[in-house]
Amino acid sequence: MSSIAIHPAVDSGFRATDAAFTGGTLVCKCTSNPVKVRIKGDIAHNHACGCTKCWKPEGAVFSVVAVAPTESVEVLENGDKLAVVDPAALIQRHACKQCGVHMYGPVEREHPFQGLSFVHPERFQESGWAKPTFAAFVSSIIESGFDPAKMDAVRAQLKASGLEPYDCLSPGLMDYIATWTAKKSGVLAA
Ligand SMILES: N[C@@H](CCC(=O)N[C@@H](CSCO)C(=O)NCC(=O)O)C(=O)O
Ligand SMILES: [Zn+2]
Ligand SMILES: [Zn+2]
Repeated sequence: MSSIAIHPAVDSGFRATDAAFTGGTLVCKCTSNPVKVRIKGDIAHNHACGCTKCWKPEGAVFSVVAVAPTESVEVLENGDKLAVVDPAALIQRHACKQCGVHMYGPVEREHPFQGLSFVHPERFQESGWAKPTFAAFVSSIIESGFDPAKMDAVRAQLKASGLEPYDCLSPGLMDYIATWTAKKSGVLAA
């Protein structure tokens, strides 16, 4: 029995991953004139994120967030309701001004994630998207007011749900970022 509301998609057990999933349409929470964003293709690096910046559903301590190539992202309907949450941030999170859901967040500046957009797959109207495989920025939930004394319990629950907890990104992604940085500085051959 889960005692901490990690995220509905995690706490209720993952929906089966469909290897044939080829994208779908993200829909915000508005009951009228919802924002619709098409993702043409599968998502990658799906993870739970504890940072303060990612959109979380009501009551959840973590977000569930993945990436897709920005060239695969197309705003279909009601794009006039979108606004960038923090123009200074690396991830340009485009949120619905009415319901608050972050619909897509492209990384446009020079960075290892340039060309990728962060999306919340739970907003797909379709099922079958790849399940989250790790938990990132776990310690950051404290910055949103989570009780620091319960961090052992959070990490234990994440592990029990199959999500290895990390306080930054996964080792694979951190290595990827560091490799990009080393090649850019010339320390490693490009
Ligand atoms: N402690 C901070 C961390 C915020 C943070 O660095 N978030 C990460 C992960 S977001 C999805 O994985 C990040 O890359 N942010 C870049 C950005 O937000 O533009 C906090 O909790 O606020
Ligand atoms: Zn909305
Ligand atoms: Zn985040």
